Amino acid sequence: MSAPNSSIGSWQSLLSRAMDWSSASTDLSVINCSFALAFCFLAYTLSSYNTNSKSADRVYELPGSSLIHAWFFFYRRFDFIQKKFKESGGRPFRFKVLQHRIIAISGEKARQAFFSEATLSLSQGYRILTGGSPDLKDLELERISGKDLQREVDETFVRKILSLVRRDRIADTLPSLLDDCEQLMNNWGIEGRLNPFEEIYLLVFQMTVRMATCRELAEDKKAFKELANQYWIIQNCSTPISLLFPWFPSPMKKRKDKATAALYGLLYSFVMLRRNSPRPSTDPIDLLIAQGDSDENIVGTIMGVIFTGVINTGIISCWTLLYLSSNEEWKQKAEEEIRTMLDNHNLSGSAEPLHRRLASIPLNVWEDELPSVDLIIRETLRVVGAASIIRRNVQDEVVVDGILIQRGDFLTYQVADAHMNSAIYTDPGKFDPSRYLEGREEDKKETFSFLGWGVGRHPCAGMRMAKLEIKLVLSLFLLGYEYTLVDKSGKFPKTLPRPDRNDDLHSRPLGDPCYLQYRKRSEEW
Ligand code: HEM
Repeated sequence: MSAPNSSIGSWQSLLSRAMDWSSASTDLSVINCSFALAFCFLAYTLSSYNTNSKSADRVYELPGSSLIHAWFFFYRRFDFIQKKFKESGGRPFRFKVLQHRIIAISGEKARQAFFSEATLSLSQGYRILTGGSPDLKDLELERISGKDLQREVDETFVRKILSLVRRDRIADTLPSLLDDCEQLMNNWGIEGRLNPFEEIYLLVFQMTVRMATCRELAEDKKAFKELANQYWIIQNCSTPISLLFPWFPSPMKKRKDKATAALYGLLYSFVMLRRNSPRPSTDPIDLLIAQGDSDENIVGTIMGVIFTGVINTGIISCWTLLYLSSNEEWKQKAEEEIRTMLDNHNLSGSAEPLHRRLASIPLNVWEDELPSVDLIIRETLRVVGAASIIRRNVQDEVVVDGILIQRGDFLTYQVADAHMNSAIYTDPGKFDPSRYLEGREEDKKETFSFLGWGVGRHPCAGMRMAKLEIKLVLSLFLLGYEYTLVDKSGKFPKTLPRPDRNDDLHSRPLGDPCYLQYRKRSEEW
């Protein structure tokens, strides 16, 4: 996801946190450690220059300090991986991030194995990106217990997510999602300028809270604001230092711990509220209570959905609007398609406001009758999604594309290797949804050429919910407003926005911020 500094990229860090929380191992515990220890650790890592450069296999060993590699891996991962592939002449390469060994791979065969191999763990992989610092001891524990504990945690978490985003649940919640968006959009007034990475995110945040918690929280403006505040503090405190040295008691780390505790406490209070309610509802918290989950696990699952959902769906919603703002042909197609859907299926009277008319359209119509919008979302995912996906070998040695991967090793695959590959996609940097149409079908050229929703063993569990949310935002915005892309001086920008591939969390545009200048349309049509 930051999946793709990109959506998959952001997704990585968020899902990982979700996994931690879902297994009730929140990062609330502050590890007490002295500066002396920090210096010892630093000295150790600085001294660990790679000594294994005479490897017999075809993997290039990166020369240099593991601390420097670690720094660039956390700080500018996209550039680091790209640059090192150039240095290795396109060969897979190996380096260390502190005590962990990471192997970067590329190409179709490697990609196929990476996404299909059962011994490569997704959640163990992502933990390294969020300061979870997985330890070989974790793997030993699993071996001793005789079963694959990590996979059990993963599967339980995915099952819980799937139970929350069931088709019937989404269909029932659809009108409330549109009401939520309408309320927030009313604050925009008749015309103005908005930063999509703030205002559109907020719409997605509100919808995600509705989909993952309960009516009381989704409709409590004060609690919602508090939730959003703490969430952003946690996100903004995830600096390379805090990820590299998660035990280091920096001010950022303390802020993050405080915000995590506050977020946890807030969600916990709503779990209690629902648990003590005499009348169970069909809201997600009640659903999890009915499944017999402990309070801690319920909070963990909710945090998982919020952290996984908001960033990725937010990023893709923003970029879809940005790309359409400079592509009149596809903007028109999307508008016409949504309007036709509205004309054909709107059950409520035409005097109703737009969001009510959209709310009366059945879920299957949203899913099946917007083919151009589907292509637009797919192309946005491809262009924005370029970050590195991580796995860890949690079982015995395994061979991936001819490379021996030891137990405990990490593997990384950069999504750009497929999404920005000119042998697969013509002019890959160009936003062009028609590349998927019959006759071209560029995404079918190689195995797993399109990775936007995950492939192989770990397809995205929240895709249905995410796609619908993006379509709701697009419909409300395209039909409700006229809009143009502007820079801070109010003019159409000289260069079109491009995602910052090293902004793992948000995929914001490179350079100056850009805005959407909007004017509300009359609802007469
Ligand atoms: C536009 C929004 C989203 C995008 C682009 C996206 C993308 C992805 C990708 C690329 C993967 C595979 C990652 C890998 O192979 O390492 C994935 C997996 C996953 N996603 Fe999403 N995702 C989105 C929204 C969501 C939402 C809203 C949820 C939760 C409700 C969610 C839950 C998950 C889970 C649980 C997995 C792991 C599945 C497994 O391990 O089997 N995603 N997603």
